[in-house]
Amino acid sequence: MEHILELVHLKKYYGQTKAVEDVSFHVDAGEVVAIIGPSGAGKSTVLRCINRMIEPTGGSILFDGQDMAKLQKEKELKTARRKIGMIFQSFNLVYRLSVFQNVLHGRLGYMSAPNAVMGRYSEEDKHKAVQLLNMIGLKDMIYKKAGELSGGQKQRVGIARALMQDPTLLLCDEPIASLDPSSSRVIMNQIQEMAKTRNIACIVNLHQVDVAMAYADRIIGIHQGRIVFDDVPDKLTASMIETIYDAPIDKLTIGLEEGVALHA
Ligand SMILES: Nc1ncnc2c1ncn2[C@@H]1O[C@H](COP(=O)(O)OP(=O)(O)OP(=O)(O)O)[C@@H](O)[C@H]1O
Repeated sequence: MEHILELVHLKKYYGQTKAVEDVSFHVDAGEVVAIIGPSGAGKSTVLRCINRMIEPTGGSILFDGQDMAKLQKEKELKTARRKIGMIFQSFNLVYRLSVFQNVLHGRLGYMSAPNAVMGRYSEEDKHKAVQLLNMIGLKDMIYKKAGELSGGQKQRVGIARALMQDPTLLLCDEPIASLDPSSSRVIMNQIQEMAKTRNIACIVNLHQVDVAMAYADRIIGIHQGRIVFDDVPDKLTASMIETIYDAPIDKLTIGLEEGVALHA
């Protein structure tokens, strides 16, 4: 089976700083892959190189039959990015606009420049936005300003906006870092369900090892820009966690809850 995404020897240097060094992995349809690692390990850089929010220094990003790293023209990049949804830690909504308008923004990549500027969405898009808001339980808030929502609700709008793109790949950059444990579970459940029911490949950067173990099909551990672990959650041992985080396990805060179950 062809992978939805395949990174081959991805590199990103900032001057002398080797943020990402020789990262290769793949993600399949319907698979949830969590990337874990300490602060500064390179998780965000890997994720943002995939859709070229950050320009990679080297390597290939094979997605949808082409190498994203090689796309030069803005139009080609825009077309490729349509199928890549993104969910951010800080939600990245337009707070003065309604929930509905924020969700509709997911269609901008499919629209002509004049229609996008004028906000001329098709009836089909509007219908789809309502359906998605219904699905994520926010239909009653459709005309509320996005800035008036709770953190968990904002992130649900972020998910609906990403789904408006009909993505085959979803990049989630620390989607629960600003949320309490209960909202975090709601969001991770939705991401997992979306991957499974819509067959979307999801990459999720996480700080919480217990969340990665609970929700991911596969975990990738990054240390100083290099992959040191890529396997199923059951294979993630306590000693491997110490390697990834370069610290003794009792000194690490690695979960939403106390008493995280780890494999010795
Ligand atoms: N714009 C930049 N200019 C210079 N160095 C950068 C830049 N962005 C990131 N870096 C460096 O690249 C490395 C990887 O950063 P990155 O943000 O990808 O890590 P991370 O694992 O996502 O960290 P966190 O969990 O804190 O978000 C770090 O050493 C960081 O200081």
